[in-house]
Amino acid sequence: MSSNLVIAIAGASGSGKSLFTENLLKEFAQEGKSVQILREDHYYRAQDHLPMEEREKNNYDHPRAFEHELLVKHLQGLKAGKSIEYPSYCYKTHTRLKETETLMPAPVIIVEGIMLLASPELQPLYDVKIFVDTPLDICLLRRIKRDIAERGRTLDSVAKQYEATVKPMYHQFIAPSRFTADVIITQGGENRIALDVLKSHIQQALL
Ligand SMILES: Nc1ncnc2c1ncn2[C@@H]1O[C@H](COP(=O)(O)OP(=O)(O)O)[C@@H](O)[C@H]1O
Ligand SMILES: Nc1ccn([C@@H]2O[C@H](COP(=O)(O)O)[C@@H](O)[C@H]2O)c(=O)n1
Repeated sequence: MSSNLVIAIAGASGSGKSLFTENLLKEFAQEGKSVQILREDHYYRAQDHLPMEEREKNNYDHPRAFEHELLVKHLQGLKAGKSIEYPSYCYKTHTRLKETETLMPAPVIIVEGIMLLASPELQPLYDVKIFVDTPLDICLLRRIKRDIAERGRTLDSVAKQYEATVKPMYHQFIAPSRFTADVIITQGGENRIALDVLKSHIQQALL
């Protein structure tokens, strides 16, 4: 089977991209439609060669932090009907895990991540470009809670990283990429109308 619709969902860290993606997936699952999800975070570069102190200081909010070459290859492969070996990533050790997961092509591919609209090499692969637009103070509050609960961080480390890289890189790369989007989603992952509009667009496109 060859895939025929690639949807990119971008936005700040903590904007609700993952939640929006999960909710969209649920809509399709209810109708028995097959969707494949790729997360840009899984394409963060492996850093096994670096000591932990170096990894902790890295700028993870720059497009070069990602192995976009591999993501391009994977999207092209899925679009051509081929399976891919999807990498896994660990935020606690800041590097790739050994395991990969075999992902099969599907009629709809959703790819989700902070730099997806800021990276020109990826743009030609998308059919629909979405930007989840959430005020930065809300994103930060969500990130603090999530990173402490799930990503092995402390309040101090989240605050330092936010000042040093997350916020400045948001203004340099992510905010300007908003203007390349086809659709801007406000109110994050639970925006019912946005979910319905998108679902209907995708259904039409797949007829
Ligand atoms: N509308 C919302 N209301 C409350 N919490 C939310 C909302 N959207 C996202 N969250 C929570 O905020 C955190 C970050 O959201 P997430 O979807 O992971 O953001 P992103 O993928 O953009 O970084 C998660 O813990 C998520 O459950
Ligand atoms: N080792 C890492 C890798 C990434 N990050 C942060 O993750 C953010 C992107 O993921 P979201 O799910 O929040 O969109 C990004 O802002 C990086 O700063 C990290 O802290 N450590």
